[in-house]
Amino acid sequence: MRKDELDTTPRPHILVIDDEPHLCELLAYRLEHHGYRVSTELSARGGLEALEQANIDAIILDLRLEDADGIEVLSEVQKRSPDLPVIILTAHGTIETAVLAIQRGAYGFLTKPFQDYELLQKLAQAIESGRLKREVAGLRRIVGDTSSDIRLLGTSDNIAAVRERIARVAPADATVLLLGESGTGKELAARSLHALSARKARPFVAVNCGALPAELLESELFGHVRGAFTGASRDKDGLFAAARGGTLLLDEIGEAPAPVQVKLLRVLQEKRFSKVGSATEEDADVRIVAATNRDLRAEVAAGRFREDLFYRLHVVPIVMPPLRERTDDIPLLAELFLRRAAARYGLPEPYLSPDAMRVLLAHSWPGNVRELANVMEGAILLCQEERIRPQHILATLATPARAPAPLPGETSAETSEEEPPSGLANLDPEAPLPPLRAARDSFERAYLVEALRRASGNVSAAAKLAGRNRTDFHDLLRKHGLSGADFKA
Ligand SMILES: Nc1ncnc2c1ncn2[C@@H]1O[C@H](COP(=O)(O)OP(=O)(O)OP(=O)(O)O)[C@@H](O)[C@H]1O
Repeated sequence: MRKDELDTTPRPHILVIDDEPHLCELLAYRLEHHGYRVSTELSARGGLEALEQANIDAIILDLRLEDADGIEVLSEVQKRSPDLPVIILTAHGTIETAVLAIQRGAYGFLTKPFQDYELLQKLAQAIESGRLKREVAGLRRIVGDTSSDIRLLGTSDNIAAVRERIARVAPADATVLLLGESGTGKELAARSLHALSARKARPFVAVNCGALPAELLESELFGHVRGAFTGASRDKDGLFAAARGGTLLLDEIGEAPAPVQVKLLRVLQEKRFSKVGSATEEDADVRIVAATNRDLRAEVAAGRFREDLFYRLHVVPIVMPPLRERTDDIPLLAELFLRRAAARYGLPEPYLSPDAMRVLLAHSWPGNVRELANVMEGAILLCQEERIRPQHILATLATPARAPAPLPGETSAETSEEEPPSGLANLDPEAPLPPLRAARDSFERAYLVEALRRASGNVSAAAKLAGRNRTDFHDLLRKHGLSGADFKA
């Protein structure tokens, strides 16, 4: 196992399991160049041992190993670390095995030879997905009752109007199109629709239409019959069958490949579908909910999205308001996420100082409710005292806060009671330490924010300040969901 014991920089740790030494070397070289920490193992046994010893963020696994079947290794990894994302490496002509791996829970696959950008993109997505899975799993454990997970919380008129619309359309079987920026709660809205419908006892299934190439997505959605393509050795049901009687969320519908758009149009028109490679039609007894953060009309105008499919989906559109348009909800949501994060980490629940609340209210929340949840989690880890101050918030904010306004009924004297925000993590030597990885991530993010702020959003200048090349710096920004544009003027 290659180890880099002296390295303490906050880099995601990738484990590569592949029996080709040359490929291992190459992957390690490429990934390290892009800021990852890499361990390589040539055997399944070594890989599983490495998993026990190190804190791994993602695995790149070749399905053909000398000492084991890759699918078995995948199962073993999942038994040990169910939320750890695994990217499968396949050779041409083994797509069936890759599909099987994805059905068994692999995050995605890459066909050799692959381009650097494909690998880097997939890896960044896989790491983020692992993080979210852990977050969701944490929430489930705490909340226990999943019904309270699916409520769209908030008292603002905007969110109340969305809840009312959902309640009104849920009992009907009409197709619903959820529109809104990332993190505004589209998936949560889809779950609410399902829970309030007559289909609630049946499955709710979500699929990301932008994550798979067309053929694989088709097979995922509709299933396939034996012999439908090379390696299809038996019949397989798809997600339309899995969601039978329930609700199917077609997430990121704006990114669905053109051939899949054609097939979906047919299902919406005829309520019937057939498996890939089969002429036999089956009933599509599912309620379709689609979601996108893209401007679908613009996608239609640009010729990237079928107009006829757009109209079929646009039966009941529901627009999820961005958080900056419902700031009334910020205090309630902030408290909720603080409570959940405190419970997840077994920490006492701090309260939000008025100045910290002012910072929350002044922020523009480009990442919406998801960003607020992440910021509250970061703040609680940095805080280590009984109240959350502005610097705990500022250190975890992805984009700079605007100048905070006084809270209603407060005098400006109360503002001066707080220390000036430092913008960087400030660890108290007396308090218990947060987990290293969380502290590193928070610091890295705060550092990037500060660099972008000083460079007024000019990425090249910020990269220079940070002593990194532009590509690496871009990767870091992507990892933290940051954009130079948010820091301009
Ligand atoms: N009104 C709300 N009340 C409570 N939690 C919310 C609310 N809105 C969003 N969330 C939480 O915020 C996070 C992001 O929500 P969700 O995944 O539904 O957003 P999305 O719009 O589907 O995002 P994306 O477009 O990136 O997929 C989730 O953890 C969700 O539970």
